[in-house]
Amino acid sequence: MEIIRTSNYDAMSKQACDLIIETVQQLERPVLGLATGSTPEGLYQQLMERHENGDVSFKDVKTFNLDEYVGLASDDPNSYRYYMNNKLFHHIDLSDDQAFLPKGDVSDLEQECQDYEAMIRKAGQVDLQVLGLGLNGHIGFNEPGTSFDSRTHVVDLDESTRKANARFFESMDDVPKKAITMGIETIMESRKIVLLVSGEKKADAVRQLVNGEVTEEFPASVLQKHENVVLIADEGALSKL
Ligand SMILES: N[C@@H]1[C@@H](O)[C@H](O)[C@@H](COP(=O)(O)O)O[C@@H]1O
Repeated sequence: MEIIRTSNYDAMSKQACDLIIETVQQLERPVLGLATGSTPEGLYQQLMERHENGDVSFKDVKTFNLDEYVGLASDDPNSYRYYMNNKLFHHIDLSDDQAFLPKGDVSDLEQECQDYEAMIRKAGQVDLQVLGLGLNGHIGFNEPGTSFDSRTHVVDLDESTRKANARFFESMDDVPKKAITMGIETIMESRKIVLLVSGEKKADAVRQLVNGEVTEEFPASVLQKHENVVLIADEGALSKL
């Protein structure tokens, strides 16, 4: 695992932005895997700015997000579709039919999981996947105990994850209990993975990710087995290595 140490959050976001632009410019039909949460917000801001400056076009890009809450419609301000539209998609030259997220408000969730897998395959797999890191080691919404063989699936969210994400909702009761997420095996099929981590509160998780045992009890540890992972993290996140 390559580790890029940055002085702060903005520098982390800039490094990630440069990597994504490089990928988009190198490939004919780039497929990006994208993440939500607070961590990639700076990256999306930088991508928007670079697009505005004419440095990058997304016209041949396809994107697949990692996950979506079950039960939230795409126009719900807490859905990940809304987040992506608002923070990136609607500010760049990427139309809705180039940008995919699992749909959390369909009646047949199992079918949706299979369809999502099929769409990723049809697009030719993810070239570069952006990941954030949950405090408990989750990637996407793959909570501790998820099989490393998992494909896109419906998950019950950990109480700790619901609490960590409650800041975006009016009350804890409003935080969904389920989500659809790409599985660990799905994520591991990406050709390159860029993991972004910022802040001291993730330092223990980063230590476990880099130096700990590879175990399903800490999902992100599986990344030690991927041949092309770049961890871009700031001083705080790397403070316990
Ligand atoms: N499902 C998302 C993940 O994709 C994200 O990477 C993680 C960390 O979030 P944050 O970046 O806000 O710390 O938790 C969320 O629950």
